[in-house]
Amino acid sequence: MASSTPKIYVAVVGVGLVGSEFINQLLAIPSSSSPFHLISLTSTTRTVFNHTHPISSSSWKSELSNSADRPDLPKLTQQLSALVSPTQKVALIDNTSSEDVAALYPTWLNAGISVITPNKKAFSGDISLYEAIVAAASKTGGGRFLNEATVGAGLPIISTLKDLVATGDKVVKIEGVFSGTMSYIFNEYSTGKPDGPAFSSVVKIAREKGYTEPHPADDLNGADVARKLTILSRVISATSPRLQSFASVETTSLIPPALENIATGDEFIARLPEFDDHFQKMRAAASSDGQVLRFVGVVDVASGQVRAGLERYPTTHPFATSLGGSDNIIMFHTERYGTRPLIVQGAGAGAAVTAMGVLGDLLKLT
Ligand SMILES: NC(=O)C1=CN([C@@H]2O[C@H](COP(=O)(O)OP(=O)(O)OC[C@H]3O[C@@H](n4cnc5c(N)ncnc54)[C@H](OP(=O)(O)O)[C@@H]3O)[C@@H](O)[C@H]2O)C=CC1
Ligand SMILES: N[C@@H](CC=O)C(=O)O
Ligand code: NA
Repeated sequence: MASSTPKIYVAVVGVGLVGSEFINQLLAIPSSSSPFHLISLTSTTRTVFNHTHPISSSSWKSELSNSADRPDLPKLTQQLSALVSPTQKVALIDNTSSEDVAALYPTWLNAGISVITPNKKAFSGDISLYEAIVAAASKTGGGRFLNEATVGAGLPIISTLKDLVATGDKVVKIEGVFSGTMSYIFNEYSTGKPDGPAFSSVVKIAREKGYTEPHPADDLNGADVARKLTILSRVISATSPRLQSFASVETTSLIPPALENIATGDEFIARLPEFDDHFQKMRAAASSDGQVLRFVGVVDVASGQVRAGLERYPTTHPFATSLGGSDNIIMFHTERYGTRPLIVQGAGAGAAVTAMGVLGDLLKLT
């Protein structure tokens, strides 16, 4: 980076698992060579803003927790907008899963502030918000919108699909394992044997490893995969009439009705053991047929079908033999990749690989 080029001002909203790891990865870049100044942090209870004395690696947590200032996103919007100029770039990193924060993206983008996020709500929600974001990000002087980490964490899923579409390839079908949580759960739980660890114990570990959504129900009810499929569908066809929102995805929930409206993730995990027998029966039935259970998603462009659900595969299938940990495996079937699909595989959840995807997007601004 030329020394005369001003450093990019970075503001972070959300300092949870991914947010904290992102900050640590950002601040691990030596300040002498870093193209970024971290000038603001916002949690649900505190905020700091200081563009003259950027936040440093050793102090960020105490600086935030010791701040007397309460979060005020409208004020932050004014502060960041005032810094934007033809020579000064500003980026806001949304590391929350908040719909309220996502609703502010068009405001920030129209002010010339770039928005980078792993938050899936905006690009999978109401088509009006999606279109407002696309319009704001495409106008002259608008900020850039980058969301690679919304699908497959740091895996190059969205960038690969964008390149396929932009170079004129025709997508026929996208299929695979899109949830790191569900991949881990079924890689561990359904191995082809008729028994093994209790379902609830595997879900608990997935949460402890940081794979799940803030509320694990959003993984187990298929909503997280449905959101990802909607995001990909909209890359293929910007305002697909078939996909007004992720709610139109055919989704099979794994959540027993009695657990559908549990308020907190802790309560949900505490009650899940009540249904271990239910899941044991599913595992044993698949095993007796020489099969394993895998939670998969499909975008079938020809039929317009988009669905997320639990499927059975032979123990010899790649989904049974080649996945481990929180692996995602995404298969792009296109005209150019017709006989043999383009496949992207790797960890699809976890703080480090997600934060990498967010920081990788931020580096695209340099
Ligand atoms: N974990 C993973 O592997 C992946 C996660 N993602 C996405 O990354 C995002 C963050 O996930 P993760 O870090 O795991 O979740 P966490 O729950 O650990 O972090 C979310 C943070 O956002 C904070 N927050 C919520 N609303 C606001 C707000 N209005 N202002 C400021 N802070 C707010 C929460 O604060 P509080 O705790 O006080 O509510 C929490 O600290 C989600 O959108 C998730 O879908 C994407 C890919 C992979
Ligand atoms: N909870 C999600 C996080 C990444 O998108 C998953 O398990 O894939
Ligand atoms: Na990705």
